[in-house]
Amino acid sequence: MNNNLMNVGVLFSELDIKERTKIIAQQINKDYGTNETLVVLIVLHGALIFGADLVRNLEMPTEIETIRIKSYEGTASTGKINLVTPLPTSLAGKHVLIVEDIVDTGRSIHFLLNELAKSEAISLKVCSLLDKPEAHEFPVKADYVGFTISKNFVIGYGLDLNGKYRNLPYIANLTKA
Ligand SMILES: O=P(O)(O)OC[C@H]1O[C@H](OP(=O)(O)OP(=O)(O)O)[C@H](O)[C@@H]1O
Ligand code: HPA
Repeated sequence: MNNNLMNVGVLFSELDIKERTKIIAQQINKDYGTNETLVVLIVLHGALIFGADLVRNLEMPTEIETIRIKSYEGTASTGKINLVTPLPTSLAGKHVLIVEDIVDTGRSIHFLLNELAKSEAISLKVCSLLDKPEAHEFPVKADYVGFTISKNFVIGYGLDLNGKYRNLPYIANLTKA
């Protein structure tokens, strides 16, 4: 393990993630078909890597948008969403798929769904690589989920601890040393 990390245990390998991403993309391809354009809204920074891999498995015409929100310090949500970049303004009349790395308390996705409800998108769905149903504090449900996991804090494949470890190609549980 690099970067002076405490104890970690690999939860999903690079291959696990690759295979699961293909399966989610196949479902999305089936649901949307190949005719209509899909706007893939990647929530930065966490979903950068998953979003990039997911879109390369999509078969319909896609447009990529990004948004940057931030609410975590260390392993806990501050309870406040910091909207770092403005909401995309050109979603009216389009199918929009929000791509997240993780739904934990659900605060971030709840916030985004509320904000984007005003966007006049034809449809608004959520795809999250990870979901922690036992940690939800908001009434949210992703339409596409890669893996359902426990409440443990995880890192890697875009997921960070104070900005670090996003580059790990796998997802690992973080446990105190
Ligand atoms: O369901 P929640 O409890 O809101 O947690 C999920 C959010 O937390 C992380 O974002 P973070 O604020 O850490 O910013 P980051 O994407 O830059 O890591 C993650 O990328 C999700 O957006
Ligand atoms: O478990 C997590 N890991 C990394 N970032 C996160 N943001 C919410 N939950 C997590």
